[in-house]
Amino acid sequence: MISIDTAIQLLKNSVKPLLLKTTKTIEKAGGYFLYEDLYSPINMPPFRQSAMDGYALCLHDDLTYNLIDEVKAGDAHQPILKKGEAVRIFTGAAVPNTADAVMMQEKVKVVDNKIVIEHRINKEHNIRPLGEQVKTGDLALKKGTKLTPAAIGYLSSLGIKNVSVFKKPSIAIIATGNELIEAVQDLPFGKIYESNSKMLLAALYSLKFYDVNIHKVADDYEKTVTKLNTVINDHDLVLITGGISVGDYDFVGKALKKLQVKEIFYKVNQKPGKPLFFGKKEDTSIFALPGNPAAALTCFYVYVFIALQNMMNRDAAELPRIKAKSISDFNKKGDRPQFLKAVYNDGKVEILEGQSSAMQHTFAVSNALVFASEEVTKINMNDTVETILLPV
Ligand SMILES: Nc1nc2c(c(=O)[nH]1)N[C@H]1C(S)=C(S)[C@@H](COP(=O)(O)OP(=O)(O)OC[C@H]3O[C@@H](n4cnc5c(N)ncnc54)[C@H](O)[C@@H]3O)O[C@H]1N2
Ligand code: MOO
Repeated sequence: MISIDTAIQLLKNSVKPLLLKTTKTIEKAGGYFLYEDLYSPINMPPFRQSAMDGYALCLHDDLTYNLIDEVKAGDAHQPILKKGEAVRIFTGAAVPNTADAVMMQEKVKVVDNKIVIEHRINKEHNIRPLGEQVKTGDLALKKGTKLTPAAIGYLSSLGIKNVSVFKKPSIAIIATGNELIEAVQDLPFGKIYESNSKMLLAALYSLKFYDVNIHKVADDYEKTVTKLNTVINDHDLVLITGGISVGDYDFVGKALKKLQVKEIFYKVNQKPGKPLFFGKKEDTSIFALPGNPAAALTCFYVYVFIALQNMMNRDAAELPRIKAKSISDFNKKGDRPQFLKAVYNDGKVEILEGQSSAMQHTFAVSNALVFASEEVTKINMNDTVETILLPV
């Protein structure tokens, strides 16, 4: 059995960036990373733009100006101003070439067709210069930039409709187990509703990985081999749940061996998630997550998250870990390092009751995992604890 740190290091060393290109429409490009440098096709702003509702002035020494015209946002109209003349103007409108500055209307008195400004202003005051944000042909965003909502807005403002981005991995989830049925049926004795695939799908979607297929397979060696073989060949990342422990009907390990999946590690000294397996077949990364739901999800956040980030060529791969003050007492059972379901708020963290790896309710109300290392036997109220913030 290896340590958590060794497992994470092995994982980081074995999952390589996909570095494949795909094209997305700007509406669907959120969460992707730019595949190449992107240059601006236009100046932004594309014309000298008023930053205020007010008056564009052709400056002179006096505070009084003759009002000669009006320019609204969207107008192509460019009145010609002489010294001492002003035009009414609005935020976002094109400032006439012959205007030097814009005075906001709160600082202007209008008297008939004249205006009096409160004080003198400098040239270009309240005018956004042509190409202030970016100029035609200049670098708009560089390769690798994450397309956040702000980046999508920025690129859209430049008229960019399609972008080349790094392809995200195609992912398969395989739920194994004879006991699993769909919720469309009444629950026969001995069966349970299958939930891990939906849980992992939700976790992937929340991280903006949408290319996901779900498969189910019974506890049967031949069927497991056949299913894993096709799924591994067709995907970049495979997440299997269940069937990886030592029971007579746990066939995942045997099937992976038969398919010559290279074991990178199996069994990690941790709770939950001890029987975690990670392996590779050519470029495909394969996790066999323990079937217990809380173990599967903990392993997703601690390990699969890193693999996903590596595939997307991100370096700062792990979830944020912070120090927080415990507001609960907790007696740790056993000597395995433990990830404890917890609620974090404003520097304080509450470790919840019900830490068994089958306890889904506890996880359902958690937003953090407290890490208790091997040496810790008890966490007391007010102790400082290492807390992993979950992306929920
Ligand atoms: N003799 C031993 N038994 C077990 C050990 C051990 O070291 N020696 N380890 C235990 C630990 S720790 C874990 S974790 C589990 C992992 O077992 P598997 O990965 O083989 O998972 P299963 O046995 O198939 O399932 C475990 C549990 O989870 C439920 N499950 C499975 N899949 C789903 C699903 N898709 N949706 C909802 N629930 C699911 C399943 O019904 C079981 O209750 O092994 C221990 N045993
Ligand atoms: O590793 Mo298991 O997840 O403790 O139940």
